[in-house]
Amino acid sequence: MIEEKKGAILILSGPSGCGKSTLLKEVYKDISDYYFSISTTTRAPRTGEQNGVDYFFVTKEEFEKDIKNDDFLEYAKVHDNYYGTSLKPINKALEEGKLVIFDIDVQGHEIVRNKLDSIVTSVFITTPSLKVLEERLNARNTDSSDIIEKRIKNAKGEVEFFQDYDYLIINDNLEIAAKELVCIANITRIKTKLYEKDKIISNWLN
Ligand SMILES: Nc1ncnc2c1ncn2[C@@H]1O[C@H](COP(=O)(O)OP(=O)(O)OP(=O)(O)O)[C@@H](O)[C@H]1O
Ligand SMILES: Nc1nc2c(ncn2[C@@H]2O[C@H](COP(=O)(O)O)[C@@H](O)[C@H]2O)c(=O)[nH]1
Repeated sequence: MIEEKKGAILILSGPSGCGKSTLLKEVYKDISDYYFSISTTTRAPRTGEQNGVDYFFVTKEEFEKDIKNDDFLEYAKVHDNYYGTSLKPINKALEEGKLVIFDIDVQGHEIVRNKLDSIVTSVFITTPSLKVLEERLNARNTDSSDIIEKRIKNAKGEVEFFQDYDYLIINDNLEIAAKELVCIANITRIKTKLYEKDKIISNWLN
């Protein structure tokens, strides 16, 4: 178990195309003092994606070297590519008291929840239906039909994991879903007061 930190963790998971990145962009307008965990991946960048902003894009060899060096807090194979979270920046952000936001899959959620001793809140995001998910993936127009097919197939398995999460957001109306996520982010931050419970009790008694 890694030592307890002052910050808190907010994990977002959900099938590809449910709107995690879109929702986060909305939420960032209304929260502060957060740190988004930029993952490392062997997936090829989509048009418009920037190295070091959306992901750190690396080769399979580079990723495997990071695994050997024990650099990852967690990593997983998702839709045939490797994705991983580097531990160092997460520890730094937690020490600084930040709300650390992860966009990771259901395997990563399980690991982070059990490995870090910080306050963790998890949110599963989905669409109102599989049909809507398929429409969004097609409309996004960033992936080939083979890749979309694979992601739809995997979504059917991923959705069953929503019960392992603290909250479920059905991203139908973007504005409503973003408001729900802002509430959850705020509650997660408020929970960090619990780190100080000994200090609070002793101040209260004196
Ligand atoms: N509430 C919404 N209503 C309609 N369209 C939406 C909504 N939320 C997101 N979208 C659209 O759905 C598509 C997928 O969204 P986004 O890329 O944010 O999904 P994602 O969950 O981050 O996907 P991935 O895991 O593949 O990165 C985008 O084209 C986005 O504009
Ligand atoms: N376990 C991890 N999963 C991750 C990480 N970074 C992203 N992801 C998840 O992968 C899929 C696909 O993402 P995409 O950008 O290719 O559409 C999605 O579910 C992400 O949440 C990670 O570091 N670890």
